[in-house]
Amino acid sequence: MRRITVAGERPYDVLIGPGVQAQLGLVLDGTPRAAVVHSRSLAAAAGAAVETLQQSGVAAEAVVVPDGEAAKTAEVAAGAWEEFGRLGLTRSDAVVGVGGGAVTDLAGFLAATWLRGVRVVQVPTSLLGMVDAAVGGKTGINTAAGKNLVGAFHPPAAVLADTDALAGLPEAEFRSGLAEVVKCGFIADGRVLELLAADPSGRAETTELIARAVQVKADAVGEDLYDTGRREFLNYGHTLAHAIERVEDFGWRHGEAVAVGLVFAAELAAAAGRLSRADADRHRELVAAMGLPTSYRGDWAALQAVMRIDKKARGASLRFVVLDGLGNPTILTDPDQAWLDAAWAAVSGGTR
Ligand SMILES: NC(=O)c1ccc[n+]([C@@H]2O[C@H](COP(=O)([O-])OP(=O)(O)OC[C@H]3O[C@@H](n4cnc5c(N)ncnc54)[C@H](O)[C@@H]3O)[C@@H](O)[C@H]2O)c1
Ligand SMILES: O=C(O)C(=O)C[C@@H](O)[C@H](O)[C@H](O)COP(=O)(O)O
Ligand SMILES: [Zn+2]
Repeated sequence: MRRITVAGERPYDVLIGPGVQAQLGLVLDGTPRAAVVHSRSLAAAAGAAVETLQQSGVAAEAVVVPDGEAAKTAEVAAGAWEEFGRLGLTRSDAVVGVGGGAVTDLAGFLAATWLRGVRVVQVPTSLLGMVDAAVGGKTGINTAAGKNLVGAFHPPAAVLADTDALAGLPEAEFRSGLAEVVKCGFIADGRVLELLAADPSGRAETTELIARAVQVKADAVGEDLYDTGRREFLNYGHTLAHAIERVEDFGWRHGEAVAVGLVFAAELAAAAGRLSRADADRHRELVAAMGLPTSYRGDWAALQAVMRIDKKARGASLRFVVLDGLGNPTILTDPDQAWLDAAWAAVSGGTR
């Protein structure tokens, strides 16, 4: 088992390895009641969580929500708050999120808002949830205007990344999670790039890759929970990615949109003279080798309009995370339109 501690006002552990979900009883020992939020597709894992908690004396009950992005809506949140009221969830109690990143984002948001904040323990079951979504305390839901536009910073009390769960995860979802892993390689950890170049499937060294990605995230959020500095670099590739997700009505996998966004950001940095052609090409080649999309055809004007309500935007300024060389992220404010158009041309040429 690997343990990574995330620093902050209330430090917490991320446990990674087979069987770590069984630690749930220990983590919530002495908690009177817990609401286990999950979708139907994760009923077995959630049922095991409920059972473990009950064996530890926690009155645990399941709260079922829709699967995937359909969970991240104001209507679903309102329904879950009703359930919490029915269960009599108080401030001594806790929420447990069992599922992919969409369900852990929702569960975290519910915990942040119920009674103005109760504890949440995240049990991510997708690779993307393990390496990214369940860690760091960004919680939220989508709105008609865009991705994750309503939410709160609410760090979990613990994260149990049980790698046994990955056995049932569809291959496309696993690949989607790898997009956030390679992102960590580009912004901070060259060893991740080496491991993925050697085995683009990510299957040979999965636990090592998870631990390295979680460490990159822990280093950033431990220093900057509220996304005012270093944490923004975790948004590498996300400005275009979130716009794609929005214009596609959240029908694209997050990691697939991030994959295109990474190639776009590299092309933008190359156009701005910050990243070498070889390093930009390395983005495209590695992402493609991993079986992730490197191109997207869509309405450029519509995408640019949506990018303007990205959370990194300030007033009229568009801000992008770009690399000043591999492993050296920085913010590029209001890039020349010609650079944006060049990056768009570079990603809109092929097929998905
Ligand atoms: N809060 C953050 O910091 C953060 C970071 C990255 C991504 N996110 C968010 O996470 C979401 C994406 O997460 P995701 O990629 O996990 O997608 P997801 O939550 O939509 O899950 C994808 C699919 O995989 C299924 N699934 C999950 N675990 C499974 C398992 N073990 N076996 C079988 N099926 C399983 C789910 O039921 C779902 O159908 C997006 O909403 C994104 O915005 C948040
Ligand atoms: O944790 C962060 O900070 C990130 O930017 C990680 C991203 O991978 C993640 O998709 C996050 O939810 C995006 O945050 P947002 O603030 O741009 O919605
Ligand atoms: Zn992301």
